[in-house]
Amino acid sequence: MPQLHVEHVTLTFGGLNALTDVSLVVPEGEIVSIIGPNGAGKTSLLNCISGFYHPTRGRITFGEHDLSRAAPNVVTSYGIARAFQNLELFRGLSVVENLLLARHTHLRYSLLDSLIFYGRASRQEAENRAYVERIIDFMELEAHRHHPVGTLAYGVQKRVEVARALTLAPRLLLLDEPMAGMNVEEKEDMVRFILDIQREQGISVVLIEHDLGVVMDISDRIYVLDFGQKIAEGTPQQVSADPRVIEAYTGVPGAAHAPAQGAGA
Ligand SMILES: Nc1ncnc2c1ncn2[C@@H]1O[C@H](COP(=O)(O)OP(=O)(O)OP(=O)(O)O)[C@@H](O)[C@H]1O
Repeated sequence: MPQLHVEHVTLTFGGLNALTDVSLVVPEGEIVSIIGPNGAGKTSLLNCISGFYHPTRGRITFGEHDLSRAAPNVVTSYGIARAFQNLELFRGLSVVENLLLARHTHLRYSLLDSLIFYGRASRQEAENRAYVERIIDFMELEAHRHHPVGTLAYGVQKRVEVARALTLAPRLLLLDEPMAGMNVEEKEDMVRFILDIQREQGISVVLIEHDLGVVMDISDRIYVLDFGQKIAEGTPQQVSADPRVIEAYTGVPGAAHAPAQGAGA
C-alpha cells in the first residue's frame, strides 16, 4: 500500500503563509493525526493533499502518484477519499441513495458503455449495490438506510459522511473533524469505527481532531502545526510531553509540566 509523503509544502494566500515548509509521512495502515490551535493550517494541509488547493512550493506524493497539481477527482481515483467537516451529503436523499450516488460518481460508465455493454453495466450496478450494503453493515447504518439524511441525528449524519468516503474504496482516508459536535457516546462510536477502518480494512487514516484525548488514544503518530509551521511530531507520548506543543496550546512559555491532554483547541 502506498505511503503519503508531504515534502516541504508552503501554501501562500496573498501575503499570508497558511503553511510554511511542512513535511510529513503517512506510513501504510497507520492513523496519523494533525493537531494545532485554530488557524494553524490543518484544513489547508488537508486541502493540499485532496487537491482542493495546490501547494505554492513543495511536493505531495502518494506511492508513484504526484498529487501536487492533481484535481480532487484525480486524487480520489488514486485511492484517497475525504470525509468533510461540513457534511457533503444530499439531505433529501436516503442513506442508500447518497452512498450509491457517491459510488456512481466515482465509477462512472458512459451512456454509450451502458448501451453497448448492457450486461457489463448491469453487473457493475449489482456490484455497486452489494458494495454499498457492505459499507452500511460495517458502519452500522442498517436502521437508517431508507431515511432521508437530513432527518437523522447529527452524529449519525457524520457516520454517513464517513460511509460516503468509504464507498470510494480508499487506501487512505482523510477525516476532517469527524467528531465535531458529537456527544460522548457518539464520539466513542466514531473512535471504534476509525479503529475498525484501520485494523479490519487496513486503510491509512489522516485525522484532524480538536479532542486531544481522542487523538492521544488512537494515533500512531501526531504532527503539530502552529501558525502554518510544523512545531512537533512523534508518538502521542512524545508530543504530549513536548514543551513547544504545550506552549502553542496554553500560550504559556516553557510550561513543560502542564498536561497537553484535554487542553482543547
Ligand atoms: N482560501 C483561503 N484564503 C485566504 N486565507 C485562507 C484560506 N484558507 C485558509 N486561509 C488562512 O490560512 C490559515 C490557516 O487556516 P486553516 O483553516 O487551514 O487552519 P486550521 O488549523 O484548519 O483552523 P481550524 O482549527 O480553525 O479549522 C488561516 O489564517 C486562514 O485564515
